[in-house]
Parts: sequence; C-alpha cells; structure tokens
Amino acid sequence: VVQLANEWRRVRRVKMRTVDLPVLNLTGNDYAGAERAYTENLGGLLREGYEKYKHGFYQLFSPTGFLVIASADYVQEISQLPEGTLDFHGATQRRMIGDYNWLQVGDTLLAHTILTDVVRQLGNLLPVLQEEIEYCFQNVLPPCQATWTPGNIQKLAPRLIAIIMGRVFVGPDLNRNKEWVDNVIQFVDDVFAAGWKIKAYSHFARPFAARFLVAETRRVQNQKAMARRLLVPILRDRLASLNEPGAEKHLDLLQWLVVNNAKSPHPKTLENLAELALVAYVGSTHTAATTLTNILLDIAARPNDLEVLRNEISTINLEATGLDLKQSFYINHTSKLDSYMKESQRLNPAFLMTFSRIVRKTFTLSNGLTFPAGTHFIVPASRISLDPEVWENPQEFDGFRFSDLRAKTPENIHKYQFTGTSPQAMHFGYGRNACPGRFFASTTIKVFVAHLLTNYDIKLSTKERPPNDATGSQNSVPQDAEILFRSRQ
Ligand code: HEM
Repeated sequence: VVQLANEWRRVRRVKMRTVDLPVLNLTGNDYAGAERAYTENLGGLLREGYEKYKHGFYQLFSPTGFLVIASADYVQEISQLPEGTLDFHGATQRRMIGDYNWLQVGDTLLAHTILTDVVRQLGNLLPVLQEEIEYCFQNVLPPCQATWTPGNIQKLAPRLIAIIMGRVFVGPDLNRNKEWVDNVIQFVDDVFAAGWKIKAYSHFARPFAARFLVAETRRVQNQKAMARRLLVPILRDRLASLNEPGAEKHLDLLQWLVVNNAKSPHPKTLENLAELALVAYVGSTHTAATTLTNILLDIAARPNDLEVLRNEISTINLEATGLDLKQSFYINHTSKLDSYMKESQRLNPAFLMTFSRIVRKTFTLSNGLTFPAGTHFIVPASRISLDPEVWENPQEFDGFRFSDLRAKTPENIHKYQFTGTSPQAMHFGYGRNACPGRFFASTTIKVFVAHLLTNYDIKLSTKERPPNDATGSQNSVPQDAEILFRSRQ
C-alpha cells in the first residue's frame, strides 16, 4: 500500500506542472498522445513553439514529465544561477536513465578531468590519434581500392570513434583487446536503448523492469562488472606508482582520473573510477560518431567544397612537419574545416534540444516569471540555429559561413569556432556544464577528416544528401545515405 501510494505520488509529480505556461502538445488529458507527438515529431513541435514563443517560455509534455522550453534570450541569466539552484546531473540522469538509477551518468570528476587534462594534453595526443586513425583505416574500414567502394559510415562510425577516443581513455593495450572494444560499443548502445525502454514503465515498475524485463539494463550490469574486472588492476598499478620517482606518466584518462581522485577530499573507489571510464564512452561515442558522419555526408555531397578543404589541409605537409606545427595547424589554422564542421552541426545537430536543467530552488527571472523547484528547463538549440534573425539564410548550407565571418573583422577571429558556445550556438550546451569533451571531439574529427581527404576520394551514392531523422531530441544520421570511397586519384 505504501509503495502504491508512493507510485501514485510519483506519477502525479511527473504529470504535475510547476508553472502555468501553455503546453503545446497536450490536449485535455491525453498524456499518451502528447508523449507520442514528442517522440515522433519533436522537430515540428519546436518549430511551432519557436514561431509562437521565441522570446518567452512554453511547455512540452515528454516521457520524463513537463519540460519548460526556454528562449535563448534567458539562457545567459539562467546559466548564472548557482549550482544548488540549477541541477545538470539530475536532469541528465532523469532524461537518459529514467530516474531509477541503474547507471550513474553524471559526474564532476569525469567532466573536470576531460576539461582539464585531456584538453591540456591535446598536442601530445595528436600522434596517438593519428596512429589510431591509421589503424582504423587498415582494420575497421573496408580495404580501399582504386574503384569506388561503399563504406557504411553510419554503422562503422561508433566503432571508429570508440577505438580512436578509447585509446585516450584506456591506453594502447586494452584498446586492442577485442572483448573490451566490443563490450564498450555494446554498452553505449544498451544504455541508450535501455533508457527509452525503462521510461515506458511506471516508476513503481522500473526496478522490476530493469532487473527482469529489459535485457539491455541487465547487460549494462554485466558490462560494468567487466569494466571493473579489466580496469581495476590497471588503476591499482597506476595508483601504486603515483609517487614512485620515474614511473611512467601514461597519456590516458585512467591515469588522470587516478591523479585527480587522489587529490580529492572524498576520493572514489577504484571500482567507481572504472565505471567512470566506461561512462566516458557514453558521452562521446554516439555524439562524436553522429557529428563525424554528418560532416562526411556534407563533404561527400559537395565536391567543390571537398577541394577547398583539401587545399587548406595541404597547406602544411602533415606527414613531414613536427608536432608543434601540427598542433598549431589543427588548433589554429583549420578555419575552413572548423567552419564546415560547425555549419554541419548547425543544420544537423546530434540533439534537437540541449541545456537540460532541473530547478532545485525556486527563483524569479528578471521578467518577473517565477520557476518553482522541480521545473525542468531545456533549450531548443536546433531552432535557434535556424533563426533568420541570428543567421543569414539559415536554411542554406554554407560550409564557409563561419570562416568568412571570422575573417570579416579582427574581433571576430576567435568567434564562431566549432567549440565555441553561446546562447545562439548551443549544440555543446552552455555555461558551467557545457560539454567538456568538445575540444577533444573537434581535434579528433579534424585529424580524421585530414587523413581521409589526404588519402581518399569520397562521394555520395545518391544525388542528394538524405535528411536526418529524429526520435525525441536524438537526431540520427540517415540510414539510407551511403558514402563511396576510393584511393585518391
Ligand atoms: C561532437 C561531439 C559531442 C557533442 C555534440 C556533445 C554534446 C554534449 C552536450 C549537448 C552536453 C550537455 C551540455 C549542457 O547541457 O550544457 C554534453 C555534456 C557532456 N559531454 Fe559531450 N558532446 C560531444 C563529445 C563529447 C566527448 C568526446 C566527451 C568525452 C571525452 C564528452 C563528454 C561529456 C561529458 C562528461 C558531459 C557532462 C558535463 C558535466 O558533467 O558537466 N562529450 N555534451
């Protein structure tokens, strides 16, 4: 009876509105219909919402309850609220995992380590990334020939990214262990699939469903056990050699997690660290794979642009130059490629909405609106990217839009970068919890594209680039687009 009462309260909470704002997808009490519209037609709902409430707020009912869709006008103000008022990790947990905690996805130590150590080491990581990319071209992609060969990039991209970035997460030895690589790829797929499936059950039934009904959540528990089995001995060695003079300072996330954890006033167990390393794959694999695939589809669809990008890449003979030059090239002298990546992301972002935050303490905005604790904010990043008041000819793909803008005035030179975030460019989120992996993703994608265009020709198998396809906020690459590859002629 107590459990039933709790469940009743929880269901009420999911359906409870914290604010009196219009709800775009709810007619009467048809919550199931609203959820369906959210899952199948979020793009259409966001378009309508933007036309009606661009400078204000409205709501959508989603599988995780009411979402308050916030205008870009207030992003800056909201992002400055203190951490105790605005909760990013709780919001991620609710939207991805469905409240019942079969996996902990948000963590400050992980985000901090990616933002500080991975970014600081990006220059030193270039040869490592290059090596992994060459390995992937030899072992993951189909053999390249002089004639056009189809390569199913949509399918292969998550494996490519998991291997390339995995080298930086777990080091060279484990990254060649097939059991590990296959399992992490399966793990990421399972986390996303399980998230959707679990949310279909009532809160009351979720622990039972996770244990007995949803195969993916059970597999996730096995994959976590595998991560502990394979990673804890490595982490233990790293910890033991931390203060040994002359001990090797490994260039990987495991090492940096151990170092940062040792400095923490509340250190985590090595088992916790092993799971965090696994969770790094969740944040990076699908997001970076989707972004890379979109960029390749956009380049393959435009042969003239491909030549412009090739010219930029060939301005430095990457094979012959030293690390400093390569580093500076990738980070500072790829404004056309950087622009292309940003334009591709503007029109085909991995998520239709970002900046998901739950209010933990009631607050009032400068416009007088009060948002009680429990309000769940989110921002329609994909619509802001299509706003003609923000971007000229927003529907048009102009790969060099951002490099042209950067070249316009000296003040613009550092603006409009792929990794830049602002209330007008929110595909990596915004503020304190903006994606810490975006610099790593940017460099990895650049090294990949530079290698590809230097050694291969690519084109689309179809005349037009097929459109992407969203389920809820997740905007997936088209499954029917095919890129053809051949060795460069
Ligand atoms: C192009 C690829 C990527 C995209 C589009 C992307 C997108 C995002 C977005 C939208 C957020 C939420 C930010 C917010 O709401 O303010 C986020 C957070 C996060 N991302 Fe990424 N991401 C990418 C690559 C990566 C990579 C490569 C890593 C790991 C190396 C990573 C790790 C994370 C983590 C740990 C968080 C949570 C941050 C926190 O706890 O404060 N992401 N990402």
